[in-house]
Amino acid sequence: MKKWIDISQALTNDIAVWPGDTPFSYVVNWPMEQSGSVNVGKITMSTHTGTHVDAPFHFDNNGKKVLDLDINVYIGKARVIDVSMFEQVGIKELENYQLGGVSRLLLKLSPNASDSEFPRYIPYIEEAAASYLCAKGVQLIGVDVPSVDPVESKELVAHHALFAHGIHILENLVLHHVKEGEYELIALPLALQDADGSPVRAVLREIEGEKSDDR
Ligand SMILES: Nc1ccccc1C(=O)C[C@H](N)C(=O)O
Ligand SMILES: [Zn+2]
Ligand SMILES: [Zn+2]
Repeated sequence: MKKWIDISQALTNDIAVWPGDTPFSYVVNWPMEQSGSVNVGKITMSTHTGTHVDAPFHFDNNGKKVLDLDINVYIGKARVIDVSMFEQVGIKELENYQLGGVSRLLLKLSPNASDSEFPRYIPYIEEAAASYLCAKGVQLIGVDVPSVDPVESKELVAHHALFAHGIHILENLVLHHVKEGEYELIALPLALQDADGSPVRAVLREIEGEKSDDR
């Protein structure tokens, strides 16, 4: 069996955050010299830093919180496709792929995404893609950029449309070392009761013997 590979951004003190959002920081807040026995750290971060899931409460005051999310969505078979040749991903672009029966879809949108620099421009998902993907059976969409909507968007139409169609959102994946194909995915959010989002450790394992390029 193939090995699990990491598709998460490393949470370092210089990781890129959404413009204006809380910088990430990890410090040893209670060092061994003071506690007498152990180092104890303290993390300060936005819930949307690094590889993370969005809960609907992020963009809807009445939306589900992280602890209400179905964990089954974040574990299981996933398809990785390369859509980095497109500036936005809508039905026309998705029609180039065979997505029937795909329940988790990870999109390679940005081949040169960097963990330490917030992108100036990001490709985005079109609103109409939501119903198209829902009809294919997709429950989770993952992207290697900080948002499924354009950075300057206030309406967040793709976020709303995706969740309205039962499609959960995973952002800031690292996929440049991953080729198109069939994988198993684990990307569990923390059990954060009231939260609008949660960091995840996202990992993939290739499923051998499945055709990877069936475009
Ligand atoms: N942190 C922010 C601060 C202000 C405005 C948007 C964001 C976001 O995080 C949006 C992005 N779509 C996200 O879910 O990560
Ligand atoms: Zn987010
Ligand atoms: Zn988002």
